[in-house]
Amino acid sequence: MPTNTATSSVVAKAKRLVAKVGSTLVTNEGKGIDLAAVGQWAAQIAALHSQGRQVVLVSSGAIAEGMARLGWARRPSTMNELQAAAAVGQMGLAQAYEAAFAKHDIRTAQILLTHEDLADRRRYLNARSTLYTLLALGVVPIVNENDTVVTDEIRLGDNDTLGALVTNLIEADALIILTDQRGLYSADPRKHPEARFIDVAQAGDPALEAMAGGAGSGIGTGGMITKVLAAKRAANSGGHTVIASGREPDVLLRLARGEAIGSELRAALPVRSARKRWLANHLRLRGRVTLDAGAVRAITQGHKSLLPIGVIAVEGEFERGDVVACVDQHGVECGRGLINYSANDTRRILRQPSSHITEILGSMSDEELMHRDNMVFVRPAAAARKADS
Ligand SMILES: Nc1ncnc2c1ncn2[C@@H]1O[C@H](COP(=O)(O)OP(=O)(O)O)[C@@H](O)[C@H]1O
Ligand SMILES: N[C@@H](CCC(=O)OP(=O)(O)O)C(=O)O
Repeated sequence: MPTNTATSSVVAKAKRLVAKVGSTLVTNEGKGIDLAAVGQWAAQIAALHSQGRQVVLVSSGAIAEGMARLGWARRPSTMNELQAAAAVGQMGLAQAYEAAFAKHDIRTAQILLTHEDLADRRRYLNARSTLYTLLALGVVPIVNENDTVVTDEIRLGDNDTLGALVTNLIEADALIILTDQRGLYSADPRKHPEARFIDVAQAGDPALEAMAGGAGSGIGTGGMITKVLAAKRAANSGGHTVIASGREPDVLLRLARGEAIGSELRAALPVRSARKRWLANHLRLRGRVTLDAGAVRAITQGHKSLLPIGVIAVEGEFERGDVVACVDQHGVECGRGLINYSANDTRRILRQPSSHITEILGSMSDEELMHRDNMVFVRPAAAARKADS
């Protein structure tokens, strides 16, 4: 069995793991589900289970497998055809994983998620409890995006992002992204064979995004950039990411033994509470409020609640409880949070002291527009600098 001498504790110490396998690997570059590979991942995950670790598998490949089953040589361009292919292919994925894990006496569960499931706090909490329950039962959840119900505007589109969101959701210690390359290189190795291999880096380092700029294999959708961004997102909950080759024999087991394989993108950020992480991870916001310079300073430097008096403009249509961005007068986001008033009511009370809310609206639910406990502050230094200028 291959080994190398370099060691790493990132996966070795992990009790809860998310492993993500891309379309290229799962479907053997689009030829159809690679049953041998699926069998090897199942055997490795079974071994990790026996070590007392919990594993969630995020698997792509529904569209590629659907295309293979339908005899389509070219990826369709319409959303309906992609959704039809995903619906056909997801059956193949479910069958393959169920059969492979059954050989190790392990049950699997299919979890199909959409962005909306993770954006709505109640649905997010439901998804989290279901996953925790499955893990406690010793089941391996197999996650994919619910491609058949999502539209272009709201689909995540790549499962690297989904893998990171699941890592945050269940507070996994590590996210292992298996792909068709050894890991991250300083440039796309398909076009630049001289590119340098990156063995360790800090998740969120902007230099990595420049390295990973190119598109993917043509079968997968994300390429390397979505993997690098996924590592940055996973780091929000303290999750370390390893990007490694899924063709490396026993890759999951060797990582768990402490072998340094692939590119390790380490989390270094201070870990936020689960609620604040959920806010920070929101991909699409319902609207935004523009703050005057004093309000920007109050929220970014003083970490104060946002009061209506500091708001000078409102964009979008939102309801009480929606997640809304706070921007400065240059349009730079300086925070976001759960808003206590609808867009219409916010328009009526902006620039007003909170003591006038009852008179204007007929009643007052809260004196703050956003409470500091329900806010996260984005790029405080940059936002505050601009507010001062
Ligand atoms: N800096 C880079 N390092 C490694 N691979 C890169 C880089 N930039 C782009 N790529 C491309 O990203 C591809 C992997 O992404 P993708 O095809 O979406 O895989 P998956 O289906 O596993 O998600 C690689 O085959 C490679 O061509
Ligand atoms: N949900 C899609 C996955 C999208 C996709 O191609 O992702 P990836 O291969 O991880 O870049 C599917 O199952 O086909």
